[in-house]
Amino acid sequence: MVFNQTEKQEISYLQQIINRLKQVISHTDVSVKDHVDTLAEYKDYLWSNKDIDPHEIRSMRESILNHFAIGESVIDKRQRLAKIVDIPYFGRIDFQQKNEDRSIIPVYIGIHTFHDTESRTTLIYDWRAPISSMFYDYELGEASYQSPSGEITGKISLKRQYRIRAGKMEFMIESALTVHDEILQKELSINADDKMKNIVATIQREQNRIIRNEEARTLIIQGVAGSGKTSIALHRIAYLLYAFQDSISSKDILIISPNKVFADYISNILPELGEETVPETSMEQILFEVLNHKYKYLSFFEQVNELLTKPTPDFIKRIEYKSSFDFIASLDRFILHIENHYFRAEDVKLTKHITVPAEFIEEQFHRFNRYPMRQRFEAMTDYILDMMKVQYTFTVTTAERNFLKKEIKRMFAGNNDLQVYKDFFAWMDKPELFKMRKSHTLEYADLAPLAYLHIALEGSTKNCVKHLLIDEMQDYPPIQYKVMQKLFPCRKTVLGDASQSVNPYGSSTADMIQKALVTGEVMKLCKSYRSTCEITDFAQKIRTNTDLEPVARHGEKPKVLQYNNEKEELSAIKELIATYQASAYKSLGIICKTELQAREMADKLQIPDIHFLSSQSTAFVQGIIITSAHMAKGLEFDEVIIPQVDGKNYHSEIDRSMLYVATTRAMHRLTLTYTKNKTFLLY
Ligand SMILES: Nc1ncnc2c1ncn2[C@@H]1O[C@H](COP(=O)(O)OP(=O)(O)OP(=O)(O)O)[C@@H](O)[C@H]1O
Repeated sequence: MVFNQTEKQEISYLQQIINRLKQVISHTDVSVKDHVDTLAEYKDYLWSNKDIDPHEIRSMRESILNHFAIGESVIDKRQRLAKIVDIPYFGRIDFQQKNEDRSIIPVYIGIHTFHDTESRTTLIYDWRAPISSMFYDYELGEASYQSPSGEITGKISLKRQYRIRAGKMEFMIESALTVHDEILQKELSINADDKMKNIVATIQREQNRIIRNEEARTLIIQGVAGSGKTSIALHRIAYLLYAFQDSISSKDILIISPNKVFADYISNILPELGEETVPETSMEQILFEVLNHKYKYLSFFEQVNELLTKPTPDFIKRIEYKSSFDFIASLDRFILHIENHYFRAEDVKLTKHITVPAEFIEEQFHRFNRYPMRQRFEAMTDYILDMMKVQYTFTVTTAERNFLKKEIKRMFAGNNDLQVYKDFFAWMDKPELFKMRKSHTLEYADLAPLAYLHIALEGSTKNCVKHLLIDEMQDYPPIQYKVMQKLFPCRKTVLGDASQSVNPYGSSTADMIQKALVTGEVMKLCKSYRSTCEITDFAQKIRTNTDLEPVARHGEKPKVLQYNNEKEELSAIKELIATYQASAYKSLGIICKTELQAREMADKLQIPDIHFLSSQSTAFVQGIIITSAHMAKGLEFDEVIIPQVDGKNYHSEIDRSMLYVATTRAMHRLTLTYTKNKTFLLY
């Protein structure tokens, strides 16, 4: 007999579970109140009995801490339960273990485990529990999963998916009956939110493999546009927090994201999955910190903007060179050169009678080569003085010690990062490849090599990051990965799409990243979920990606509309906006090539409720957004309008990248407009 066979039974079971959940929640309320009351009693007792003996105070202190900890864990449990009352579960498999006399267990799967202590049964399994993996990996029939005690094999005799909202079952689907995944189709046709959605109910097999990969120390995910890379990476973090809860917590994770808007857009996934948000930063911020916030520099946005608006061959050459592996090899050779030639020892007259000979000092510089160069001075001073003490039996004053250390430091010609970096180009006989911009501003491409040199000379401070997540991996050149590897020798998940680079002269493919990090397992995601087939086909014509396989979902064909002049184009865009406003869509992205064009367009449109997103913005908002292709990367909209796709505006390979990024942001509807002649990129 099948447990809860009919839909009617399932509906009444759902109600039963919700009632039980509510009951437990109200018990935990009482329990929390008890703990609060007890803590208050302790406090009163301590206040009114000031002269209690220290033993009693100590034991009370322990009891208070104990009560506090239990109270906190009860609150934590309560929060988790409150979260799942609306959607207790989304799937079920009935599993019977092989070679065991056990009966079939119905495994209901939700965001969190719900273990009923009274009946001692697990009513809901966390989607991350080992047994739940079968829900994603298998259809009916033979199945297996990895339990802590080894592989468990058996048979799945039933598989169901539910759509439950606000505690009500909207529908349920018997997996064996569906030809293709109806629930996935329904999820994909839903309108875009101002925050990324969690996808626990519809994670696909190829995605599940990535989420649950525990072996790879560095996992590099190359995924086509809209393949769920970012979603999967965040679900992977939630999974790792669950699977390794004794050794890793959210504060041990660091996300490197391209900008604040993107960070805001993805910020709700982990809380939705019941985990705390994890620290987030940007590549620029990290490099800037390594360099002690010392330099002014052109930001990555400014670099991309300059490449889009006034690229010069020299600028491109500088970026390309600093993104090559040859450059890294040369830097490494130069670091060796510093080691061998930058320390020029001299005799130091320590006292009237004692001189430390140059050769002896030089010898010590190389003796301590396990330390970064600038960190050797202290150890060298101590060692030299110890040796001298043995030989001459004298005591040194602090002043003499400091003097010796200062002299040793002075003998090293590599105390200034920037000077050393400039020396490198002279040493390479390529001085033209370094250019300081107006008012002592460095180019963005110089930031990482300078940080690399700094770390080689000075070392880096320890951090407690246990898992590093790098999104939009294609935009970071190899030298940046070299720096990250030095700073974060921990596990990593690195993800991106080589086809979506906005940094074409300095981008990295998965293979290059693997080479730079000297490790890494590459996994691919080829199915694209975001856009309709029509939009995906259109984008494929701009940049073909043979790996890409669209999910079968259909919609309107993208439109490319021609106008006689700018004024007509502008009023057409206004009409398109009005059509959007009258539709059920929730988000519209108007994506221009550059930030300046987006700003001008926003001014010209003069439409209230339109939000202009600049590289300085910090939050994503729902509704109508106008922004640059660079800023739009990683985001998605129900509808996208791309204005000014004329031949003058879009004409180069970097423009192609921008156009590709912009088109792949659209989920359901896409329109492009231009005046006079269309860009050749659209043929
Ligand atoms: N298994 C899935 N179930 C439901 N929706 C999914 C699934 N996988 C991906 N999606 C949806 O596809 C869209 C794209 O996901 P996401 O932004 O994570 O992809 P991406 O590969 O990082 O995209 P891009 O590189 O183009 O910015 C999102 O709306 C996401 O919810």
